[in-house]
Amino acid sequence: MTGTAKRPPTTSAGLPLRVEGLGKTFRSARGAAVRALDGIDLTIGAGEFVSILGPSGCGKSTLLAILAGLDTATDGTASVGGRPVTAPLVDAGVMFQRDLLLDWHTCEDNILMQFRMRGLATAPYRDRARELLALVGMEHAAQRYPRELSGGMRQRVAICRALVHEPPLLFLDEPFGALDALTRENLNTELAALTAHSGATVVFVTHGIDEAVFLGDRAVVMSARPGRVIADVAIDLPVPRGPQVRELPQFTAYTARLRKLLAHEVQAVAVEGARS
Ligand SMILES: Nc1ncnc2c1ncn2[C@@H]1O[C@H](COP(=O)(O)OP(=O)(O)OP(=O)(O)O)[C@@H](O)[C@H]1O
Repeated sequence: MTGTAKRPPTTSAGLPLRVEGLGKTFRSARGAAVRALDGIDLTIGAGEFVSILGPSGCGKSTLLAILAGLDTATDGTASVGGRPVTAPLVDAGVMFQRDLLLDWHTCEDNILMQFRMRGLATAPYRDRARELLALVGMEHAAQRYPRELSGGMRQRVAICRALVHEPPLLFLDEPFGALDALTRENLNTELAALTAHSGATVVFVTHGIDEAVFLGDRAVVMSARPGRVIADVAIDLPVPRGPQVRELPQFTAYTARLRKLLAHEVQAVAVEGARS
């Protein structure tokens, strides 16, 4: 079931990820146990792009947080490059639905924050920041402030910030969830090109079936809470992926298959909600 990475040669090596028997139980404010994840087994190869789909509340963000070392598992293990994840992975790139750009810094300085945070001089990386901005059509925005930009433009800057330090791992949690459909498709194309070039291993949480297929080497589908892996689908579509990929019959076949799997789980959430 597991696919192999079909990306072109890369400039830097991604790191493999492995999750075994992973589970997570939260305590609710009232003290009740909330089982968010259960028995997750997942192996992600170096340089693979894996999309994670699942109904709301099934534990996708929790899984991502554990992989990134921002939260801990209740049971099981997560490892990166063969080493257990025990602390936040400082070299990883992360991106969320909220772009978290700092409004009092220019776009270029927001991107260079990756180096400032690590106590490094920013001057040697200015060219790289500008190159990345140019790659996403934002060279004109280097000296502008995030508050002057649209949501799509801000997310383009956030992509540059996530990639500028050439991270071996990229964790993306619904980064385009708040954008209109066309902007989202354009950003998908740009992200596909950037991540193929960077060689990073990518874990991409999304509710968007189309973008999960468009971007992923694999699409992993999770069950309703507690989240388990119910399908792991290799996406065998040509690379590099451009907009024409969406016109292929195989693209439609993958999205239809995933929609069916998800519809079943979303219904399970609705039934559970009606009972409680
Ligand atoms: N800190 C916490 N304390 C208690 N429960 C939590 C906590 N964080 C998450 N949960 C619960 O764990 C479950 C999984 O949450 P999570 O945010 O990982 O789901 P998700 O699949 O990312 O959801 P969505 O798609 O809506 O963003 C949910 O039921 C959520 O309410």
